Amino acid sequence: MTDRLVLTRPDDWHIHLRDADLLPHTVADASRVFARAIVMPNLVPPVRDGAQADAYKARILAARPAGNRFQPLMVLYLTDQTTPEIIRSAWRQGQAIAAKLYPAGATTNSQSGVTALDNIFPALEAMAEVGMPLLVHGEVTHAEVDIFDREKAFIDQQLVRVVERFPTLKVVFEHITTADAVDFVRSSGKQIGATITPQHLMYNRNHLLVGGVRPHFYCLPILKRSRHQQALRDAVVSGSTKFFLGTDSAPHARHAKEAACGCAGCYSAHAAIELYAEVFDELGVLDKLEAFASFNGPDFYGLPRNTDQITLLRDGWQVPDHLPLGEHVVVPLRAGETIHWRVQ
Ligand SMILES: NC(=O)N[C@@H](CC(=O)O)C(=O)O
Ligand SMILES: [Zn+2]
Ligand SMILES: [Zn+2]
Repeated sequence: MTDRLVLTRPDDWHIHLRDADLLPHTVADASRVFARAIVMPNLVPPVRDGAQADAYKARILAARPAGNRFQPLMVLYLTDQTTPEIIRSAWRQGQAIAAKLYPAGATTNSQSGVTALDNIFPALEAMAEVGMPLLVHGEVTHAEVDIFDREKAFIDQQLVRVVERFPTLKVVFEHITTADAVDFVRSSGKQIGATITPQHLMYNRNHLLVGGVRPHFYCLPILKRSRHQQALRDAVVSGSTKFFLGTDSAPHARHAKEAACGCAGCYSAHAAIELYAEVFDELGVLDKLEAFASFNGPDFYGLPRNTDQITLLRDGWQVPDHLPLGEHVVVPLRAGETIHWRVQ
């Protein structure tokens, strides 16, 4: 049994750091282990151009603990108004390394998102030209589509069209949750990758709903049935280089989650690599964690791999019931429970 695991330092290819007085908490947690993170742009108002990305990046850098060298990788939020020039200019100046498609109304702070795919075709064309990856929250928003079917419907109605129309565009299918998404990614060309969260590897919809509703397991895309959870676990076991670490750590204050209409998002940055280590350990593939966490992401984005290392030890520790979050608190994933791996 391996009790000590040395890994090339990992990165998080999908995180929400929020803003203002939340940054000291979220940035401290993310930068504890990760060298870099793809920072989601769904602020209010969203990060729509290079100048806004630069300003947000400066706020994140200012929130780093003293001496920490964490690098936020900035992302533009696509809207119906995103022009090719916004894309080209942000790319040229190194202000953003990707742009994110939020279908309007799909998730937290997606009100300003895209209302019809065709509206961003000029932007996508510019992205394909310069080589900027498209990141997608892959769920349709039509009221008549069941929430558990929204990811599959997105593949069939939207993603297939994007990939056909822009065959050279790099696409990251973010936080995939279904066997359908795994199949789509595996059967696509090498320009299509996907992030997988710890919660979608650890849980299925029974964890969310059996014996009482657990608001801290509510995220979007919603946890699916166990067959889909199993498909995600099989995907990481397969060792396919198309899948990589993206926590989707997305803090909401406790009162906003434990409410009559609770917000979507799980907070995992306090223990992200440790949670993945537990899952890979359980699956008997600890030897595949390094590629998933530290190689596949930078290779997909065309960025250098990190060169220093972290050490994980098989050693239990208890997650606090809650953590500070600005003026409020957040209930982290596995609150009050024991996690069996820790970072040395
Ligand atoms: N995943 C979530 O449930 N929530 C995210 C938004 C997102 O990634 O879709 C958030 O910003 O809170
Ligand atoms: Zn999302
Ligand atoms: Zn997210």
